[in-house]
Amino acid sequence: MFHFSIKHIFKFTLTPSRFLVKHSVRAVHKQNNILYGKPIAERILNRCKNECEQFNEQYHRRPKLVAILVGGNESSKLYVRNKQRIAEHVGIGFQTINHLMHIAPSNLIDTINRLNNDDTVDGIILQLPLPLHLVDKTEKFIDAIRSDKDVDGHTTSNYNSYRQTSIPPITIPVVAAVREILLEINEPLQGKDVVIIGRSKYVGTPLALMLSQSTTDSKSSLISGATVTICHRDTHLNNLTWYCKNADIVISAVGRAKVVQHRMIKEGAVVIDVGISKSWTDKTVTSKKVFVGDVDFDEVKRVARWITPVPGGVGPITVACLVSNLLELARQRQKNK
Ligand SMILES: Nc1nc2c(c(=O)[nH]1)N[C@@H](CN(C=O)c1ccc(C(=O)N[C@@H](CCC(=O)O)C(=O)O)cc1)CN2
Ligand SMILES: [Mg+2]
Repeated sequence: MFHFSIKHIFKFTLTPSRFLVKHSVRAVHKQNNILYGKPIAERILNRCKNECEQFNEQYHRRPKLVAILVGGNESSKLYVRNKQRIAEHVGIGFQTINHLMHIAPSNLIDTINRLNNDDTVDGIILQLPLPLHLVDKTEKFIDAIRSDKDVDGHTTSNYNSYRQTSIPPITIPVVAAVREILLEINEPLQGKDVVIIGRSKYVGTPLALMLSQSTTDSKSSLISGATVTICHRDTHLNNLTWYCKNADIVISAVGRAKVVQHRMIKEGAVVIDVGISKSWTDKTVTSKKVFVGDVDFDEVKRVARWITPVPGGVGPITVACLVSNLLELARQRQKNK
Protein backbone atom coordinates (compact mmCIF):
# COMPACT_ATOMS: atom_id res chain seq x y z
CA MET A 1 0.00 0.00 0.00
CA PHE A 2 1.12 3.53 -0.74
CA HIS A 3 2.40 5.44 2.26
CA PHE A 4 2.06 9.20 2.32
CA SER A 5 4.74 11.44 3.56
CA ILE A 6 2.72 13.94 5.58
CA LYS A 7 5.55 16.38 5.16
CA HIS A 8 5.08 16.17 1.42
CA ILE A 9 1.34 16.68 1.20
CA PHE A 10 0.89 19.16 4.01
CA LYS A 11 3.19 22.05 3.35
CA PHE A 12 2.28 23.86 6.53
CA THR A 13 4.40 23.62 9.67
CA LEU A 14 4.64 20.17 11.17
CA THR A 15 4.40 19.40 14.83
CA PRO A 16 7.17 17.19 16.24
CA SER A 17 4.52 14.49 16.58
CA ARG A 18 4.97 13.42 12.98
CA PHE A 19 8.23 11.73 13.90
CA LEU A 20 6.24 9.19 15.88
CA VAL A 21 3.78 8.41 13.12
CA LYS A 22 5.44 5.22 11.90
CA HIS A 23 5.58 3.71 15.36
CA SER A 24 2.23 4.50 16.87
CA VAL A 25 -0.37 6.33 14.81
CA ARG A 26 -2.87 6.36 17.66
CA ALA A 27 -0.42 7.90 20.08
CA VAL A 28 0.24 10.68 17.60
CA HIS A 29 -3.43 11.56 17.11
CA LYS A 30 -3.60 12.40 20.77
CA GLN A 31 -0.55 13.77 22.50
CA ASN A 32 -1.16 14.78 26.08
CA ASN A 33 -4.51 16.42 25.50
CA ILE A 34 -3.84 17.77 21.98
CA LEU A 35 -5.67 16.08 19.14
CA TYR A 36 -3.76 16.49 15.87
CA GLY A 37 -5.53 16.38 12.53
CA LYS A 38 -2.74 15.40 10.18
CA PRO A 39 -2.53 11.68 11.05
CA ILE A 40 -6.32 11.41 10.71
CA ALA A 41 -6.14 13.20 7.34
CA GLU A 42 -3.34 10.89 6.26
CA ARG A 43 -5.44 7.83 7.07
CA ILE A 44 -8.37 9.17 5.01
CA LEU A 45 -6.08 10.09 2.11
CA ASN A 46 -4.41 6.67 2.10
CA ARG A 47 -7.86 5.15 1.66
CA CYS A 48 -8.69 7.70 -1.07
CA LYS A 49 -5.47 6.89 -2.92
CA ASN A 50 -6.44 3.21 -3.08
CA GLU A 51 -10.00 4.06 -4.11
CA CYS A 52 -8.72 6.37 -6.81
CA GLU A 53 -6.55 3.59 -8.26
CA GLN A 54 -9.57 1.25 -8.25
CA PHE A 55 -11.69 3.91 -9.97
CA ASN A 56 -9.05 4.37 -12.63
CA GLU A 57 -8.79 0.62 -13.25
CA GLN A 58 -12.55 0.24 -13.50
CA TYR A 59 -13.46 3.32 -15.54
CA HIS A 60 -10.16 4.14 -17.32
CA ARG A 61 -10.15 7.76 -16.27
CA ARG A 62 -9.11 9.91 -13.35
CA PRO A 63 -11.80 11.60 -11.20
CA LYS A 64 -11.64 15.35 -11.74
CA LEU A 65 -12.18 18.32 -9.44
CA VAL A 66 -12.45 21.94 -10.60
CA ALA A 67 -12.11 24.98 -8.31
CA ILE A 68 -13.45 28.40 -9.29
CA LEU A 69 -11.50 31.24 -7.73
CA VAL A 70 -12.90 34.77 -8.04
CA GLY A 71 -10.52 37.63 -7.25
CA GLY A 72 -7.10 37.60 -5.69
CA ASN A 73 -7.73 36.84 -2.00
CA GLU A 74 -4.34 35.49 -0.89
CA SER A 75 -5.72 33.04 1.69
CA SER A 76 -8.21 31.63 -0.83
CA LYS A 77 -5.42 31.16 -3.37
CA LEU A 78 -3.38 29.29 -0.76
CA TYR A 79 -6.30 27.06 0.20
CA VAL A 80 -6.97 26.19 -3.45
CA ARG A 81 -3.29 25.42 -4.04
CA ASN A 82 -3.35 23.11 -0.99
CA LYS A 83 -6.43 21.33 -2.33
CA GLN A 84 -4.74 20.92 -5.70
CA ARG A 85 -1.56 19.49 -4.21
CA ILE A 86 -3.46 17.02 -2.04
CA ALA A 87 -5.97 15.99 -4.74
CA GLU A 88 -3.19 15.41 -7.29
CA HIS A 89 -1.19 13.43 -4.76
CA VAL A 90 -4.13 11.07 -4.40
CA GLY A 91 -4.45 10.76 -8.20
CA ILE A 92 -7.34 13.15 -8.80
CA GLY A 93 -7.21 15.56 -11.75
CA PHE A 94 -7.47 19.18 -10.62
CA GLN A 95 -8.09 22.42 -12.47
CA THR A 96 -8.41 25.97 -11.17
CA ILE A 97 -10.44 28.52 -13.08
CA ASN A 98 -9.36 32.05 -12.11
CA HIS A 99 -11.84 34.86 -12.60
CA LEU A 100 -11.09 38.54 -12.10
CA MET A 101 -12.66 40.16 -9.07
CA HIS A 102 -15.07 42.24 -11.15
CA ILE A 103 -16.56 39.37 -13.11
CA ALA A 104 -20.22 39.89 -14.05
CA PRO A 105 -22.60 37.54 -12.21
CA SER A 106 -23.85 36.13 -15.53
CA ASN A 107 -20.30 35.16 -16.53
CA LEU A 108 -19.81 33.30 -13.28
CA ILE A 109 -23.08 31.43 -13.87
CA ASP A 110 -21.86 30.62 -17.41
CA THR A 111 -18.67 29.08 -15.99
CA ILE A 112 -20.67 26.99 -13.53
CA ASN A 113 -23.05 25.82 -16.28
CA ARG A 114 -20.16 24.88 -18.55
CA LEU A 115 -18.67 22.74 -15.76
CA ASN A 116 -22.09 21.28 -14.95
CA ASN A 117 -22.34 20.08 -18.56
CA ASP A 118 -18.74 18.86 -18.84
CA ASP A 119 -18.88 15.10 -18.45
CA THR A 120 -15.20 14.89 -17.45
CA VAL A 121 -15.82 17.03 -14.34
CA ASP A 122 -16.94 15.18 -11.17
CA GLY A 123 -16.87 17.98 -8.62
CA ILE A 124 -17.08 21.78 -8.59
CA ILE A 125 -15.77 24.04 -5.81
CA LEU A 126 -16.78 27.68 -5.69
CA GLN A 127 -14.09 28.99 -3.36
CA LEU A 128 -15.54 31.26 -0.65
CA PRO A 129 -15.74 34.04 0.29
CA LEU A 130 -16.68 35.73 -2.97
CA PRO A 131 -15.64 39.38 -3.50
CA LEU A 132 -17.86 41.93 -1.73
CA HIS A 133 -20.01 42.86 -4.74
CA LEU A 134 -21.00 39.20 -5.20
CA VAL A 135 -21.33 38.11 -1.56
CA ASP A 136 -25.11 38.59 -1.36
CA LYS A 137 -25.52 36.29 -4.39
CA THR A 138 -23.38 33.50 -2.92
CA GLU A 139 -26.34 31.14 -2.46
CA LYS A 140 -27.55 31.76 -6.01
CA PHE A 141 -24.14 30.81 -7.44
CA ILE A 142 -23.81 27.78 -5.22
CA ASP A 143 -27.28 26.57 -6.15
CA ALA A 144 -26.30 26.81 -9.81
CA ILE A 145 -23.89 23.91 -9.17
CA ARG A 146 -25.42 20.56 -10.11
CA SER A 147 -26.14 18.72 -6.87
CA ASP A 148 -24.36 15.60 -8.14
CA LYS A 149 -21.18 17.69 -8.55
CA ASP A 150 -21.57 19.58 -5.26
CA VAL A 151 -18.38 18.32 -3.59
CA ASP A 152 -18.63 20.93 -0.80
CA GLY A 153 -22.20 19.91 0.04
CA HIS A 154 -23.17 23.58 0.02
CA THR A 155 -26.22 23.49 -2.28
CA THR A 156 -29.70 23.98 -0.82
CA SER A 157 -30.67 20.61 -2.27
CA ASN A 158 -27.89 18.87 -0.33
CA TYR A 159 -28.78 20.83 2.81
CA ASN A 160 -32.42 19.78 2.53
CA SER A 161 -31.59 16.12 2.09
CA TYR A 162 -29.36 16.45 5.15
CA ARG A 163 -32.28 17.75 7.18
CA GLN A 164 -34.80 15.26 5.85
CA THR A 165 -32.93 11.99 5.65
CA SER A 166 -30.02 12.50 8.03
CA ILE A 167 -28.06 10.53 5.42
CA PRO A 168 -26.94 13.24 3.03
CA PRO A 169 -25.34 12.26 -0.26
CA ILE A 170 -22.34 14.36 0.77
CA THR A 171 -21.32 15.69 4.17
CA ILE A 172 -19.87 19.20 4.18
CA PRO A 173 -16.10 18.59 4.55
CA VAL A 174 -15.67 20.64 7.72
CA VAL A 175 -18.66 18.89 9.32
CA ALA A 176 -17.18 15.54 8.29
CA ALA A 177 -13.86 16.65 9.85
CA VAL A 178 -15.53 17.31 13.22
CA ARG A 179 -17.21 13.90 12.91
CA GLU A 180 -13.77 12.28 12.38
CA ILE A 181 -12.43 14.04 15.48
CA LEU A 182 -15.36 12.88 17.63
CA LEU A 183 -14.94 9.32 16.34
CA GLU A 184 -11.28 9.54 17.30
CA ILE A 185 -12.16 10.70 20.83
CA ASN A 186 -14.43 7.66 20.93
CA GLU A 187 -16.76 8.72 23.74
CA PRO A 188 -20.56 8.77 23.48
CA LEU A 189 -21.88 12.20 22.61
CA GLN A 190 -25.40 11.03 23.37
CA GLY A 191 -26.85 13.09 26.23
CA LYS A 192 -23.89 15.50 26.33
CA ASP A 193 -24.17 19.29 26.17
CA VAL A 194 -22.55 20.84 23.12
CA VAL A 195 -22.08 24.54 22.41
CA ILE A 196 -21.40 25.61 18.84
CA ILE A 197 -20.20 29.19 18.42
CA GLY A 198 -21.22 30.38 14.95
CA ARG A 199 -24.45 29.77 13.04
CA SER A 200 -23.23 29.89 9.43
CA LYS A 201 -25.13 27.97 6.81
CA TYR A 202 -22.08 25.92 5.84
CA VAL A 203 -20.56 25.17 9.25
CA GLY A 204 -22.42 25.99 12.50
CA THR A 205 -25.96 25.10 11.43
CA PRO A 206 -25.20 21.79 9.65
CA LEU A 207 -22.93 20.79 12.56
CA ALA A 208 -25.80 21.39 14.98
CA LEU A 209 -28.05 19.23 12.80
CA MET A 210 -25.56 16.36 12.77
CA LEU A 211 -24.78 16.43 16.49
CA SER A 212 -28.41 16.67 17.62
CA GLN A 213 -29.73 13.90 15.36
CA SER A 214 -31.17 10.86 17.07
CA THR A 215 -28.73 8.00 17.44
CA THR A 216 -29.24 4.76 15.58
CA ASP A 217 -26.39 2.57 16.81
CA SER A 218 -23.29 2.66 19.02
CA LYS A 219 -21.17 4.34 16.31
CA SER A 220 -23.71 7.09 15.69
CA SER A 221 -23.92 7.72 19.46
CA LEU A 222 -20.34 9.03 19.18
CA ILE A 223 -21.43 11.80 16.81
CA SER A 224 -25.12 12.45 17.56
CA GLY A 225 -27.71 12.53 20.33
CA ALA A 226 -26.29 15.67 21.98
CA THR A 227 -28.17 18.68 23.33
CA VAL A 228 -26.86 21.46 21.12
CA THR A 229 -26.85 25.20 21.79
CA ILE A 230 -25.84 27.55 18.99
CA CYS A 231 -24.29 30.84 20.14
CA HIS A 232 -23.77 33.67 17.68
CA ARG A 233 -23.19 37.37 17.16
CA ASP A 234 -26.40 38.24 19.03
CA THR A 235 -25.57 36.12 22.09
CA HIS A 236 -24.78 38.36 25.04
CA LEU A 237 -21.14 37.92 26.11
CA ASN A 238 -22.07 36.94 29.68
CA ASN A 239 -24.45 34.32 28.35
CA LEU A 240 -21.83 33.01 25.93
CA THR A 241 -19.50 32.41 28.88
CA TRP A 242 -22.28 30.72 30.83
CA TYR A 243 -23.29 28.43 27.95
CA CYS A 244 -19.68 27.46 27.26
CA LYS A 245 -18.81 26.94 30.91
CA ASN A 246 -21.64 24.43 31.22
CA ALA A 247 -20.81 22.56 28.03
CA ASP A 248 -19.09 19.19 27.74
CA ILE A 249 -17.97 20.06 24.22
CA VAL A 250 -17.33 23.52 22.76
CA ILE A 251 -16.94 23.90 19.00
CA SER A 252 -15.99 27.34 17.75
CA ALA A 253 -16.44 28.37 14.12
CA VAL A 254 -16.40 32.15 13.91
CA GLY A 255 -12.93 32.96 12.52
CA ARG A 256 -11.96 35.45 15.23
CA ALA A 257 -8.83 34.98 17.35
CA LYS A 258 -9.18 34.29 21.08
CA VAL A 259 -12.99 34.30 21.16
CA VAL A 260 -12.74 31.24 23.41
CA GLN A 261 -10.87 31.95 26.65
CA HIS A 262 -9.89 29.48 29.33
CA ARG A 263 -12.25 31.01 31.91
CA MET A 264 -15.14 29.99 29.60
CA ILE A 265 -14.23 26.31 29.57
CA LYS A 266 -15.27 23.68 32.09
CA GLU A 267 -12.41 21.56 33.44
CA GLY A 268 -12.28 18.39 31.36
CA ALA A 269 -14.33 19.69 28.42
CA VAL A 270 -13.52 18.92 24.76
CA VAL A 271 -12.67 22.00 22.65
CA ILE A 272 -12.73 21.76 18.86
CA ASP A 273 -11.41 24.79 16.98
CA VAL A 274 -12.91 25.15 13.51
CA GLY A 275 -12.19 28.86 13.15
CA ILE A 276 -9.31 30.24 11.16
CA SER A 277 -8.06 33.80 10.80
CA LYS A 278 -4.77 35.62 10.43
CA SER A 279 -3.12 37.33 13.33
CA TRP A 280 0.19 39.09 14.04
CA THR A 281 2.69 37.01 16.05
CA ASP A 282 3.61 39.94 18.34
CA LYS A 283 3.99 43.71 18.41
CA THR A 284 7.65 43.87 17.32
CA VAL A 285 8.95 44.99 13.91
CA THR A 286 9.76 41.36 13.06
CA SER A 287 6.13 40.36 13.63
CA LYS A 288 4.47 38.34 10.86
CA LYS A 289 0.95 37.22 10.09
CA VAL A 290 0.13 33.61 10.89
CA PHE A 291 -2.98 31.43 10.86
CA VAL A 292 -4.69 31.16 14.22
CA GLY A 293 -7.91 29.58 15.47
CA ASP A 294 -10.73 30.96 17.61
CA VAL A 295 -9.37 29.43 20.80
CA ASP A 296 -6.76 30.90 23.11
CA PHE A 297 -4.91 27.63 22.69
CA ASP A 298 -2.08 27.91 25.26
CA GLU A 299 -4.49 28.86 28.03
CA VAL A 300 -7.43 26.63 27.12
CA LYS A 301 -5.25 23.53 26.75
CA ARG A 302 -4.59 23.75 30.50
CA VAL A 303 -8.27 23.11 31.29
CA ALA A 304 -9.55 21.11 28.32
CA ARG A 305 -9.41 17.32 28.24
CA TRP A 306 -9.06 17.34 24.45
CA ILE A 307 -8.24 20.30 22.26
CA THR A 308 -7.53 20.64 18.53
CA PRO A 309 -4.77 23.04 17.40
CA VAL A 310 -4.78 25.56 14.55
CA PRO A 311 -2.97 25.00 12.30
CA GLY A 312 -2.85 21.22 12.22
CA GLY A 313 -6.24 20.31 13.67
CA VAL A 314 -9.55 20.46 11.81
CA GLY A 315 -8.10 22.08 8.63
CA PRO A 316 -6.10 19.16 7.18
CA ILE A 317 -8.97 16.72 7.89
CA THR A 318 -11.35 19.07 6.05
CA VAL A 319 -9.29 18.84 2.85
CA ALA A 320 -9.04 15.05 3.17
CA CYS A 321 -12.85 14.84 3.55
CA LEU A 322 -13.27 17.01 0.45
CA VAL A 323 -11.14 14.56 -1.54
CA SER A 324 -13.17 11.68 -0.12
CA ASN A 325 -16.41 13.41 -1.21
CA LEU A 326 -15.07 13.86 -4.74
CA LEU A 327 -14.40 10.14 -5.06
CA GLU A 328 -17.90 9.37 -3.78
CA LEU A 329 -19.46 11.74 -6.33
CA ALA A 330 -17.33 10.35 -9.17
CA ARG A 331 -18.39 6.78 -8.33
CA GLN A 332 -22.07 7.76 -8.07
CA ARG A 333 -21.94 9.53 -11.46
CA GLN A 334 -20.31 6.53 -13.11
CA LYS A 335 -22.94 4.20 -11.64
CA ASN A 336 -25.76 6.42 -12.89
CA LYS A 337 -24.44 6.50 -16.46
N1 LIG B 1 -15.83 26.46 -1.23
C1 LIG B 1 -15.28 26.52 -0.01
N2 LIG B 1 -14.79 27.66 0.44
C2 LIG B 1 -14.24 27.70 1.69
C3 LIG B 1 -14.16 26.53 2.49
C4 LIG B 1 -14.70 25.34 1.97
O1 LIG B 1 -14.70 24.27 2.64
N3 LIG B 1 -15.25 25.37 0.72
N4 LIG B 1 -13.51 26.56 3.72
C5 LIG B 1 -12.66 27.69 4.05
C6 LIG B 1 -11.29 27.62 3.46
N5 LIG B 1 -10.73 26.28 3.32
C7 LIG B 1 -11.10 25.54 2.26
O2 LIG B 1 -11.57 25.98 1.28
C8 LIG B 1 -9.69 25.81 4.20
C9 LIG B 1 -9.05 26.66 5.06
C10 LIG B 1 -7.97 26.21 5.84
C11 LIG B 1 -7.57 24.88 5.76
C12 LIG B 1 -6.40 24.38 6.51
O3 LIG B 1 -6.03 23.23 6.40
N6 LIG B 1 -5.76 25.24 7.27
C13 LIG B 1 -4.50 24.93 7.92
C14 LIG B 1 -3.77 26.22 8.14
C15 LIG B 1 -3.48 26.94 6.86
C16 LIG B 1 -2.20 26.50 6.21
O4 LIG B 1 -1.19 26.52 6.89
O5 LIG B 1 -2.24 26.14 5.03
C17 LIG B 1 -4.78 24.24 9.26
O6 LIG B 1 -5.84 24.51 9.87
O7 LIG B 1 -3.94 23.46 9.66
C18 LIG B 1 -8.23 24.03 4.91
C19 LIG B 1 -9.28 24.49 4.13
C20 LIG B 1 -13.31 28.98 3.53
N7 LIG B 1 -13.71 28.85 2.17
MG1 LIG C 1 -6.96 23.41 12.09
